[in-house]
Amino acid sequence: MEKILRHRVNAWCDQSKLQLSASSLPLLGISDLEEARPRLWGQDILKSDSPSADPILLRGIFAIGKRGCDVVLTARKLSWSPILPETLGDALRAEFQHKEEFVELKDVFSVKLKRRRSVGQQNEGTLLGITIFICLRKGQNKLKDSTINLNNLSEDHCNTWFKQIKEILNGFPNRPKSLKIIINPNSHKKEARRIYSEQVEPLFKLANIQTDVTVTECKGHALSLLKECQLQEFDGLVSVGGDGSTNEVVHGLLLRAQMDAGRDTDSTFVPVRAPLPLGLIPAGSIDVLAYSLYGTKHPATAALHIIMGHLQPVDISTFSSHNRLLRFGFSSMFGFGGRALALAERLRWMSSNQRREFAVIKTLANLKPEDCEVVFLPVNSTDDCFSQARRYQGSPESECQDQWQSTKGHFLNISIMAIPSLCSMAPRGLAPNIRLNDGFMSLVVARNTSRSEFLKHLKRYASVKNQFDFPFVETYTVKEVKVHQSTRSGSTVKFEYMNSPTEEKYPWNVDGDLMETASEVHIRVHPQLINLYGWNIEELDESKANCSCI
Ligand SMILES: Nc1ncnc2c1ncn2[C@@H]1O[C@H](COP(=O)(O)OP(=O)(O)OP(=O)(O)O)[C@@H](O)[C@H]1O
Repeated sequence: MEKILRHRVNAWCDQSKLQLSASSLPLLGISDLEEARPRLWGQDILKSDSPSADPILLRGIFAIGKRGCDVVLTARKLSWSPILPETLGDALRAEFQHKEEFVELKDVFSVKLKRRRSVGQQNEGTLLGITIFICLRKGQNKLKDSTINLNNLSEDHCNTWFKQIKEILNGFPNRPKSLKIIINPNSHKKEARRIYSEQVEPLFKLANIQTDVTVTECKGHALSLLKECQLQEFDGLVSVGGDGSTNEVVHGLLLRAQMDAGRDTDSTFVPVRAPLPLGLIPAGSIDVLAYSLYGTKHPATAALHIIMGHLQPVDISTFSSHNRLLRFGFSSMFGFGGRALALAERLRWMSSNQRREFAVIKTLANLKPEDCEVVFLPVNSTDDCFSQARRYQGSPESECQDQWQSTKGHFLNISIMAIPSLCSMAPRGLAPNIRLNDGFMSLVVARNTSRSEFLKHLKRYASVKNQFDFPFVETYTVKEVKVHQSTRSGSTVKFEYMNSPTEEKYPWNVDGDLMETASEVHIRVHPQLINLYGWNIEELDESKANCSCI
C-alpha cells in the first residue's frame, strides 16, 4: 500500500513540476524528501487539478517571509500558499487552506538571484534564493517598485526558477532592453542629472536595461544629436528635463523620421510616425507633457512605465509658416502665453520660479491684445466616425469635405492643444475635453477684455469652475488652424525682448519652448504620430469623462 502511495505521489510531483530539493525540507520542518511528498500531495493536489488553472511550468518550495510556501509558476502568474503542518487543527487548516497569494507576471519587471557576501569574500557569495521585482499601483496614478523574496538555498532549484521566470519576462513585447537617454542638466532647478541618477537609473539597472546617456551642452544639442545618431540600436528614447527639453527631443525624433522617409516637409505633407517610443522623466517646473501622460510628476512612476513597456499613442501637431515646417509640438499659446515665455527666456539669470512669476506678472501688467484672424477647420458630427476609422486603419488624415470657419479681432490669448495639457495648476487640463489620441485639437481664444476679467479666467484653470464660462472666451474642437497676425503698415508690432526694432517676429509658446515666427502660422493635428511610454489616465479617471467644460 505504502509503495503504491509513494509511486502515485512521485508521479504527481513530476507531472505538476513540483521541485523538491533537500534544501526545501527544513522549510517544512521535515528531514526526508520522501516524507515531504505525501504532505504536499495531501493538501495541494486538488488545487492543481482545478480545470481553470493555467498549465503549471514549475512548482516548488520556498520560504516567503517566515513561512514555508508551496510556490507555483504558470506563464501568467506566480502564486504561493503556506504549507501547513499536519499537527494543525482542522479548523485552522480550513482557514489557511485557501490563503493563496499571487502576483501576475505582467506586473513583474525583473528577477535576480539573491546572494549574501561577507566583507572580503571573493566569490559571488552564498545563495539565499531569488528576488522578484514587481511594479505596484500606489494611489490613483503613481507606480512604485516592490520585491518578493523566495528563499531557498539550493543553487539548482533557484537557477531553474530564475531562468524560467526570466524567459517569461523576455517574452513581453514593448519592454525596452536598450534606451537612449537625453538629459538637460539646466532644466528648472538643475536637478535633472540627480533625478536621473537617484530615481531612474537604479530602476533601469534592476530591469537590465542598457542605457546610452547624453547630457546636453546647449540648446539645440538634442536636435543635432537626433539628426545623426544610430537610432536603430535602441528600443526607445528618454528625455529627462522639462517641457522645453522634451519638445526639442520630440521635434528631433519626428524630424529625423521625415528625413529618413524622404518627406518634403511643406505645409501639407503627411508625416510618418516616430520610429521609437519616447519616455518622459519630469525634471522641469510644470511638466505638462509628463502630467498629461502619467497624471503625476513622479520620476519613478515615469521610469516604471518605460520599464513595463506601457505604450500610449499620442496625437501631435505640426507648426508651419510660409509652406515650411517650423516645429512638431503638443500644445501652443500665442499672445499672453507667448509673450510671458519670451520675457521669461530673457530672464534666464533668475531662478526658475522667480523668472516665471515675474514674467507672468509683467506680461499681465502690460497686457495687450493681438490683432489676428484665426481660420480653423472645426470637427463636424461625422468626425467621430472618421477619427475612429483612422485610428483603426492607421490612416493619418481625414478625407471628408470640410468647411473652414474664421473669427477675427483683438485677442489676448490663443491656445491650440492636441493633448489635454494637465498640470498641477490646471488639474483638469487646459483642454479638458481633448484626449491624448482622439485626433482633434482644442482651440481656445480669449478676446480683448479688462485685465481683471482675464485674470479671473486664468484663475479658473486651478478651480473646479468652468474656465471657459466667460463672454470673451470661445472654444472650438478643430483639426486645423491658421493664425494670421495683422501687420498694419506704419504700426509694426514690436516686442520688448527683440534685439532689432525692425524685426517682425511673434513669440509662440510651443510646449514651454519659445518659437519666434513670422505673421502666419498653420497648425495641423496628426493622430497618433508618436508612441509615448505611459498610459491614458483619462480612461482611468471617471470624473474626467463626466466633465462638461466645453
Ligand atoms: N544644456 C543645455 N543648456 C541650456 N539649454 C538647454 C540645454 N539643453 C537643452 N536646453 C534647452 O533648454 C530649454 C528649456 O528646457 P526645459 O523646459 O527642460 O527647462 P526649463 O524651462 O527650466 O523647465 P520648465 O519649462 O519646466 O520650467 C529647452 O528649450 C531646451 O532646448
